[in-house]
Amino acid sequence: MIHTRGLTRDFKVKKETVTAVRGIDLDVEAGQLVAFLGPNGAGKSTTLRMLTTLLPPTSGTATVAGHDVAADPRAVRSRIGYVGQRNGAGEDQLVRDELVSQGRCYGLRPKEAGARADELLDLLELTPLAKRAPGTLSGGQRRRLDIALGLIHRPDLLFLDEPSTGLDPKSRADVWRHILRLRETYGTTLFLTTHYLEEADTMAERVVIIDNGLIIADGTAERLKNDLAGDHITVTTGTEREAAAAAGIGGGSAEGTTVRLRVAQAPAALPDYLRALDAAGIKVTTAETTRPTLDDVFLTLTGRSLEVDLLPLVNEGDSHGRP
Ligand SMILES: Nc1ncnc2c1ncn2[C@@H]1O[C@H](COP(=O)(O)OP(=O)(O)OP(=O)(O)O)[C@@H](O)[C@H]1O
Repeated sequence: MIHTRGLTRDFKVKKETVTAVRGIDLDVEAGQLVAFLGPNGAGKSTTLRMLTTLLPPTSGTATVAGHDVAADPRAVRSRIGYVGQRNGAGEDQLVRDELVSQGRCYGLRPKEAGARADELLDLLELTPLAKRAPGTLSGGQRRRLDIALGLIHRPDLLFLDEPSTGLDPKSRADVWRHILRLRETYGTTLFLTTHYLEEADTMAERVVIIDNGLIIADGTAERLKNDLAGDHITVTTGTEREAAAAAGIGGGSAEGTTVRLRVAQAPAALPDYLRALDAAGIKVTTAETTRPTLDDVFLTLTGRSLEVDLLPLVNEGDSHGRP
């Protein structure tokens, strides 16, 4: 559904060239749900803009929904939907009319556009709100309307730019429920960016991490966490000397009286480790196991935390100060 080879985009800033995306090779098969993650300025929006034909690549190729983005952008646009960060609906029309107008823009006949609008209102549980003005909807309801607008022409592939940013936890969960439902109903391929690592972890079947214009990790969240971060055992000991000795036994590191070690399966490895510490006469005061997060994966790969970098820039525009 998405195939890129050496996809690159440069920007000229005064006399300098900023390479926002540096030769990305990416293959997304039909029906996949891919979360595209990266810190601010990593190249997510630039990639998305190239894949959705809003920005021509400087070099490389991208085939999206069977068409080349540079040679046949119109054909790409007819096969994809795009739900941006800003609201897609205007204020002049009621919810259902907004959907019908959007359908007409895509060339649907009036009857067809009406039927499709009703189908989407039903799927996204917006039917009771059909006669409301978009401005009167809650944040979560509005986001669902945006998703409906992106689906009006039955796209094979839907791009969603931070679909849950700015919503309260309940509305976020609700938007996700609908995203998963539309995938189940239509088999739509979904490619989305999110600032919430936990969402990417639990909802997406594939996580692609971009940093500094390059893809640095690509796989299921489970595989990335196992391969690149691993489980951890953390124990605290009575004294710093004991901690240093405990770190030596487990091959970990000690900081003060805290010892941390990376293991393959922490819950299974912990009893053996505790027995070894006991045999060495080391008194353990606390012990816990932790599963890695996607942030740990990013930390392992780059030495930086993604979570700190990924603070949503709500109401502040994006990294280029765009409103
Ligand atoms: N129009 C532009 N002119 C100059 N530089 C740009 C332009 N658009 C993007 N860049 C630069 O390209 C790099 C990647 O930006 P991009 O917006 O793709 O990152 P991002 O991962 O989407 O970040 P964010 O999470 O903050 O939206 C950044 O260094 C950015 O400053």
